[in-house]
Amino acid sequence: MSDILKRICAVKREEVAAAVAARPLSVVRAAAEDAARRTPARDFVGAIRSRVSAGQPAVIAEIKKASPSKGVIRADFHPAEIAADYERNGAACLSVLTDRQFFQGAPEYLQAARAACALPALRKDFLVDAYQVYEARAMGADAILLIAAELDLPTMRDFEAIAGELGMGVLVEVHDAAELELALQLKTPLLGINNRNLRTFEVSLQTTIDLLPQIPAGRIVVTESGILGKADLERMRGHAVNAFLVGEGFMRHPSPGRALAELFF
Ligand SMILES: O=C(O)c1ccccc1NCC(=O)[C@H](O)[C@H](O)COP(=O)(O)O
Repeated sequence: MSDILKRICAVKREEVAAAVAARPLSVVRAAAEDAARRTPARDFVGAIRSRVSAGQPAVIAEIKKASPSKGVIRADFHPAEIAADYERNGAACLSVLTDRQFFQGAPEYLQAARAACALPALRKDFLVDAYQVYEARAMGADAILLIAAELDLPTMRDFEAIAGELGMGVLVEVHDAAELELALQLKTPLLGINNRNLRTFEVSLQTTIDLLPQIPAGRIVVTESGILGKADLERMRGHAVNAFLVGEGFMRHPSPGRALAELFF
């Protein structure tokens, strides 16, 4: 199986089967509902919307140690310190990789990062089963990612409904017009356009620009991947895109937060 996205999702199905055997759905669901009562989710959508409405950049700052396309990006990796650094330097939200096998992430990294700041945190992972939506809230996530390349519409609607019941936001991610058509049938205003083709790793910012004319008013476009320098930023702003998800460009810098401030403020 050469397609990396398919490989990741196949592993996710195995992980879910093992997780269900160790901790049944009823238990993880109760844990998620308990978390929703005791420590309600922070407002992920609101944090982005308020900045965009005020004409400010909304930056979802990613905490990512490694990736399939780049290998290890940051060996000296301390999620709590990085989260606090991002917050001090103006991030709107966090995106934290929780996948172990392909990104060297962990649920514990999300918990540590969220505990170190007041920012809402997205569970950045590959959701293929409702179990993982409950798991996300149980581990403390404030929002989930839905990747339209791998999910059909009824499944995305189901996951979005569960996220809503648990108070979490949803970022739906697309890479082409067919995926966009599906994503626009969800309720979430947050529409991520991934400039990286998750099957080939090719990155082109033109992906965002090409899809913009098909996006109705009222949606907030988040351009994702491959934002590395001022020229990238200006290109997006030239098309009125002012919400960004950035990982590598920050994580390679000694201070990821300073990298954020230097790029955006
Ligand atoms: O980053 C990868 O290599 C990758 C491979 C397969 C599936 C997903 C992948 N990345 C997830 C992301 O889209 C990025 O982590 C995110 O958009 C930030 O991108 P960047 O700023 O380029 O690190």
